[in-house]
Amino acid sequence: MLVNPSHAVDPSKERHIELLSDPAHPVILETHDLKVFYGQKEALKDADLQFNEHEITALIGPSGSGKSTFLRSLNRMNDRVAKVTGEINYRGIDINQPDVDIYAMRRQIGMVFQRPNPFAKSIYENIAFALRQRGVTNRHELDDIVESSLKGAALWDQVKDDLNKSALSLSGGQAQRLCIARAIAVKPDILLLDEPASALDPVSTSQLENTLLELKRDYTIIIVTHNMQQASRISEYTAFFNMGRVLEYDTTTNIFTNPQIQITSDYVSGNFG
Ligand SMILES: Nc1ncnc2c1ncn2[C@@H]1O[C@H](COP(=O)(O)OP(=O)(O)OP(=O)(O)O)[C@@H](O)[C@H]1O
Repeated sequence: MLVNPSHAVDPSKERHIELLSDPAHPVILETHDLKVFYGQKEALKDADLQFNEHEITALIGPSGSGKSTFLRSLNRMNDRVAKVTGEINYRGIDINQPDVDIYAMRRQIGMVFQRPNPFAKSIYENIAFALRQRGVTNRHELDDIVESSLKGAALWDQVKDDLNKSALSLSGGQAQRLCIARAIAVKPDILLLDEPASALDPVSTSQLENTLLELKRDYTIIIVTHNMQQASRISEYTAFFNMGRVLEYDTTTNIFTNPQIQITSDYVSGNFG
């Protein structure tokens, strides 16, 4: 457990670990001094985080603490509404530079939102549409990718006979898994998920969590969640946000069983926030 004091405003109040170099799970994405301003308001302050390949990291913290702001900055979703400064290094390239091709970058760093947002098209077209836009036109290839994406999102068995049905007929949990299928169809490296289970019932939530645990074999996953059990069930690492700062970052086990900062302890035990 190492403290990274370089950017700490108050070292007694922040604690970050540096991920150990692990050839099986190298760092794929890291932020340095990431700040986000909405007008004058600094909603994210000097966030320094690292994410390992093929692991799940949970972002937790009270409402308004900056989790979504951080997550959305990782694939430049805040560009139009905020000023984002600092580095976002993706495989060694700072993707927070003006000359970065945002659409190409988002093929590598995909996002799934809080509310399932399938298009008003068939289940098949929800996936094929994005692929066609990216130049895949061969019907067999489209069929294959639609099938493998739906399998990857653990939805294939439920919809394989209904691919031409409207995606709007799916349940909330199925629709969210369709959105995950749509995101993975273009084979991103990293999946960003912003409270993907907040609108789901416990059964759908459990299915979604199992899907994420399967997906981490192929993808690096960063997930915002308010559900502490969910964070502890699925993530290897957890970052605790409060008032725009990452106050503590460690293995999920340490964050939940041995937090070093009182406010983290209060939060994960439900006494605050
Ligand atoms: N588009 C925006 N314009 C102005 N302020 C914003 C915008 N989005 C977020 N904020 C503000 O930035 C701060 C951080 O918000 P953010 O949504 O990142 O928090 P959060 O931790 O994800 O909250 P929640 O758990 O409620 O989703 C809040 O004070 C919020 O009001």
